[in-house]
Amino acid sequence: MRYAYTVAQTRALENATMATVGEATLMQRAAHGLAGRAADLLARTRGTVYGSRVMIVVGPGNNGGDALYAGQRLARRGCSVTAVRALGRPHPDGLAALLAAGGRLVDGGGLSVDDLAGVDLVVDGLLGIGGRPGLPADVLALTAAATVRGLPVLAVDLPSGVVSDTGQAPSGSVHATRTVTFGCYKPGHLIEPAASRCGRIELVDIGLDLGGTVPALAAWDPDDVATHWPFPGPTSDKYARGVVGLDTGSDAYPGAGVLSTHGAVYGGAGMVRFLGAQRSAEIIARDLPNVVFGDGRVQCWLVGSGWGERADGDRAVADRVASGLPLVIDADGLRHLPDRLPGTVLLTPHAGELARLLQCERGDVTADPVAAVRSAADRTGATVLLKGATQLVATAGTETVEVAVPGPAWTGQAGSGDVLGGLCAAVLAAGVGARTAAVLAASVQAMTAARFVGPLPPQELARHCATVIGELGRGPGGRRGEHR
Ligand SMILES: NC(=O)C1=CN([C@@H]2O[C@H](COP(=O)(O)OP(=O)(O)OC[C@H]3O[C@@H](n4cnc5c(N)ncnc54)[C@H](O)[C@@H]3O)[C@@H](O)[C@H]2O)[C@@H](O)CC1
Ligand SMILES: Nc1ncnc2c1ncn2[C@@H]1O[C@H](COP(=O)(O)OP(=O)(O)O)[C@@H](O)[C@H]1O
Ligand SMILES: [K+]
Repeated sequence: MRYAYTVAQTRALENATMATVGEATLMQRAAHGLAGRAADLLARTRGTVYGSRVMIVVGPGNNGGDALYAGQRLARRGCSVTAVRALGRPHPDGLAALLAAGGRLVDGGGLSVDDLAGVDLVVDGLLGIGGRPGLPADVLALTAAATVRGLPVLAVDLPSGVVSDTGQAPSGSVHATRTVTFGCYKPGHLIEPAASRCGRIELVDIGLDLGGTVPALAAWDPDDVATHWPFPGPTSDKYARGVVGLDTGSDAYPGAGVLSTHGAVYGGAGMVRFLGAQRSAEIIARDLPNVVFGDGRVQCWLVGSGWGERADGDRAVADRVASGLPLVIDADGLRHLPDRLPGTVLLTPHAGELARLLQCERGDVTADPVAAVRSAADRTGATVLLKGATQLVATAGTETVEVAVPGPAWTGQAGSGDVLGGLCAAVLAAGVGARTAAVLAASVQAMTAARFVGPLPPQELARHCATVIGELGRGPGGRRGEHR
């Protein structure tokens, strides 16, 4: 699990540490870690650190200060270090240290891309957590040219231009090969589109005490998924694995009923009971003979996928809420929400559906998805899974938002959401709480798309989910996860 902290939290944590060790010490720790990672990168790409040419692009704040002090260390190790003044006045003490170690300073204004010739590494020390969107055009041209030439670009703390708290990456943000961050991860490291601008991220310990601060985000990795997945134990029967009841699909959209059923079956439900559209039922009866039809025991409901317009939608949702069972409300079911829901109910909107729920524009959701998903959870009382390139889960009254394991964009296709609804229901039916179930299901779908890369239709990816879950169960985390 990786935890991320907002700019305000990071500054408070840094201030608390600086109160005991002093500001200069913190920056020296950051610079030490940064220089070490830069040297590793040079050793790997060039074979040697000594004699390397390093260009450091610096801005006016402490981010540039980190970069300049790291430059001082690299210069002492025999690198030829040039600092480019790209924005404002560089950190005075950091610059003095670099110059004293034999580095030089040039003005960014007069530079052209030809000045990148012979450079082995570009260090982006323009802006860190104090950055605002909008880099000058000449700075953008220089860093973009470095990326185009295939030069390694090492971002200090964050690729400049990205928004630390929201994960936005305005066009022209730096595209780093690697990012070295200090003390803690920031949301921008974990949320798309900024996350993809970071390259590999390395965390340098600068002695922050994270203990008393509730993180803004908790990002899961595959081992966490293996640890929490509800694998059946030796004596599990179908009811221990759980019965999923589905009211999904419509005569207009029968496929959604079929796909959500695939999600529940291949997500590991002990029994799947389909009570949705007749046209869906006919296909399911042919393709999935293990599915049952007609009333009977249910341990978790999934409603809404592929409903389209449904005159009795309010009643259909209200009845399932009244059952008190775990419940997933997807897609068109989200048009029929009561004012208040319990946290055991899981809503699975994409950005457009969440915008409708919050009565705002889709752009408002994508501009700050963490705030949007939190707000939806607080307003409805339910647990909310926001789908998209980054899948976020929020529960009312809980500050930390969970981030599912990411996967490739191949998942972004019609029908994937229906499968995901079924996966969520399968995990809920096994007795896992809504928040954890949502992260597990979203992660497994993404991990499956990563393991079977390509334009596979959602029903095929659903089948492969079973393979990925099986593989998770064989790993060390999986054995720990055996639950009954
Ligand atoms: N505070 C600390 O104790 C530590 C800070 N560290 C480093 O310091 C960074 C934060 O330092 P700062 O708070 O100085 O912030 P930054 O270094 O990110 O830069 C802030 C400065 O840039 C200007 N600026 C922001 N966006 C701009 C834009 N688009 N165009 C032009 N100018 C812009 C601001 O007006 C301000 O002067 C971290 O990201 C990290 O790299 C590390 O040294 C660790 C310790
Ligand atoms: N860029 C992306 N990268 C990875 N996964 C994505 C991306 N875009 C969408 N997804 C995932 O694809 C699925 C699409 O769901 P949804 O939009 O509800 O589709 P539908 O309703 O047509 O089934 C969700 O699981 C979502 O998280
Ligand atoms: K930076």
